[in-house]
Parts: sequence; C-alpha cells; structure tokens
Amino acid sequence: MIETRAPGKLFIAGEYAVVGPGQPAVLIAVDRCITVRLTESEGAGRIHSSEYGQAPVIWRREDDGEHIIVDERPFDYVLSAISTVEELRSGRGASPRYFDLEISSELNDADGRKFGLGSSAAVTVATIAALDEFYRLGLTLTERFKLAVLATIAISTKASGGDLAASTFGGWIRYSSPDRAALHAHREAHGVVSAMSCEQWAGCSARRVTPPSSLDLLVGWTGTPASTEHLVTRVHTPSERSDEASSEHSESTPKPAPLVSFAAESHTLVDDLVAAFDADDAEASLTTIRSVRALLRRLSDSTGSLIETEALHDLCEIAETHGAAAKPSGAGGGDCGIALAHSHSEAQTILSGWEAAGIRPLDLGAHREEGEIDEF
Ligand SMILES: Nc1ncnc2c1ncn2[C@@H]1O[C@H](COP(=O)(O)OP(=O)(O)OP(=O)(O)O)[C@@H](O)[C@H]1O
Ligand SMILES: C[C@@](O)(CCOP(=O)(O)O)CC(=O)O
Repeated sequence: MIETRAPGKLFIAGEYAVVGPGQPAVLIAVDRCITVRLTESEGAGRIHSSEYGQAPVIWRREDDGEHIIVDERPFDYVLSAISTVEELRSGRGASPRYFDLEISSELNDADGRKFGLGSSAAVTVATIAALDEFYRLGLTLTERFKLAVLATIAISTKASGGDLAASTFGGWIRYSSPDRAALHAHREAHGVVSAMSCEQWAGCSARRVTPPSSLDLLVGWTGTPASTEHLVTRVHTPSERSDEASSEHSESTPKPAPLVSFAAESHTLVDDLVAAFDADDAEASLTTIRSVRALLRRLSDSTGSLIETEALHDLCEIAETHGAAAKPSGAGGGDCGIALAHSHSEAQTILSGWEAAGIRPLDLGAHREEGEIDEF
C-alpha cells in the first residue's frame, strides 16, 4: 500500500489579488492533512471518502485503456488529479493499472463541516503524490505542483493555485500565480506533457519566507463554511454585481466607488510583509497585517461582498484589543481568521476571548517544509 499526506493551508496576505496572473500572496501550510491510501486493484478502481457518502466512487477506463470514466458522478478534484497524472503516465509510455483510493481528512470538524483549510487543494496534491509513487514517475515537487494546478484549473480557472503551492511545498511561502486560463487552453490544445513546461508558467513563483520568531500564529474558526468559488465570482465580476448592489443600496445611498487600485495595493502590502519577515521585524509585520485587513474591507465595501462577517470582525477586534494583528484568511465570508500575536501570554488571552465569543481556536502550526522549490 502507498500512503501520502498533504497539508491544508491558510492565506496570510494577498487573497483575491492573487487570482490575477503574476500577483503575489503569502500562505502557510498547516499541520493538518488529507491522507490518501492507494492499493492496486483489477478491472475497476474504487475511491472511498466520507465526501462521497457510504458508497465508493467507481472508475474504469474507456476501451482505449486510457481515459477515465465514472458513472453518475460530477468530475471532481480527485478524478481530475487522476486523469491529469494518467495523461502524463501515458505520455511517458508507462502501462495503465487500476487502483483503489481511500481518502481521509483532518480538514473538517467532527460533523463534516469544512474549516476552510484548503481541502480541495490537499486532496489534489495527496492524490498526485500517491500516483507519482504508484507509477514510479519520479516527479519533483515543482512538477507535482504543476500537475496539481493543471488538474485544478480543469475544474475552475479562477483558482489561483496558492493553496496547491502551500500544500505541495509546505512551510511558509510567497506565491505568485500563472495565467491559468492560458495554461488550461494550452493543455486543451497540446496535452499535459507539453503544458508541464510551456511558457504560460511565466509569472508563477514560490519561495520560502520565515515570519519573525517572536510572533505566534493564532487561528480561529467561525463555524460557518463559506463558498470560495461564489465569493471570488462576486468580487471579480463587478458588472454582475451592480444589479445585486442596487438592491442592497437604497436610491439615496451612493454606490461605493470601485476599488481600482486593489491589485497594486495588495502587491505592495505582500512585498512589505515579506520584507518585514526577512528583517525579522515583528512590529512591521503586524502593521502590514492590519493594512491588509483594511484593504480587504475596502474591497468588500466596493463590491458589496461580505468578506469580514460579524464573527470574523469579532475575531479581529478581540485580537486587536490584546495587541495582536488579525484578519480574515482567504475568501472570508466565514471559515477562518488569523492573528499574529507577540507572546505566549498574549496568545492565551486572545484564545480565551475567542472561545467566549463563540469562535473556535484551531490548534495549528506550520507543516514542515517538504524540500527544494525548483525554478518554474
Ligand atoms: N476528503 C475528501 N475526499 C474527496 N474530495 C474532497 C475531500 N475533501 C475535499 N474534497 C473536494 O474538495 C471540495 C471542497 O473544496 P472547497 O474549495 O469548497 O473547500 P476547501 O478547499 O476546504 O476550502 P477553502 O477553499 O475555503 O479553503 C469538495 O467538494 C471535494 O470535491
Ligand atoms: C480568494 C482567493 O484568493 C483565496 C481563497 O481562499 P480560501 O480558499 O477561502 O481560503 C481565491 C484563490 O486564491 O484561489
């Protein structure tokens, strides 16, 4: 049996802007994982996961022995990851085989509600790692990351891939995204093998960063799962938004002005944060996190999308009261918020305050760094 694990992630800065090609973000891989266990099978493959309910998803190959088919199941991240690696395997001339997957997750609570820690990315990355081992492809971390991006954008080209980079490389990273629409078009036209090394990866990068050693990362879960896809669509399609906005703003209330400088401001703040990390400057890091929160609030106001919900607002204000800096993580609208706090004692007070306000502290640290990040 082959067993692989891939961690979840949190956005520290740069969310939403990173959806634009070449735009940067800072993320952390967290020490909670999705585990994939792979065993060889015959005639068909079965995928067991609580995500699919009691019965496994059963997959087969088309008559050509290559293409994957499933009955009555929408094409999802796991199936996309399998199809993408299978295309590479075929391109390298290796023979197809059947296998079963058993998937388990630490990225949901006991009731199965997602924490918003990037389960779609972790399941994609762990599936690709399992197949890499199974077919002995000998992929580098960067090649696995690229496959994960190609698999994910076959489902949605909106996804920045920041979660996939954190899940593949581990630790803390500064990430910038490729042009996924162009990448996906390249794959459609030329196949996966060509897409692994095409020029459409320009603008994509990942490098390790280290936060000041005197800061603790605190994570609070609001208990409300949010739809990233839905929020990103709202925020990035202002024309669709204007109708909805008019129903939320009365005739007499002026509509908020669009935030044209959002991407540039976010880019500057990510650069500031990375510079503060590199200089081991805790105060500058906290100041920048506060500015990122303020920028996300302006984005929220200008699009009418609720990023900082009441629970996330409480989470941030409680942390601020005790001298920490805090913000929603990722798309917001629920899921998690993060705080960077000075010391252990300050952290304990914040965690107690969160609990009293109904916010569940998640006991998370950074997942280990997985190895070298090659050039793209
Ligand atoms: N254990 C799992 N087994 C199989 N597929 C999974 C599993 N966990 C997540 N997925 C896939 O990921 C999808 C959830 O992705 P979604 O983006 O909604 O959540 P997330 O990645 O955890 O959260 P966020 O995007 O807020 O970080 C599921 O619909 C499913 O397709
Ligand atoms: C809004 C966005 O920048 C971050 C989404 O973060 P999360 O999946 O809600 O943690 C989208 C993306 O990067 O794909």
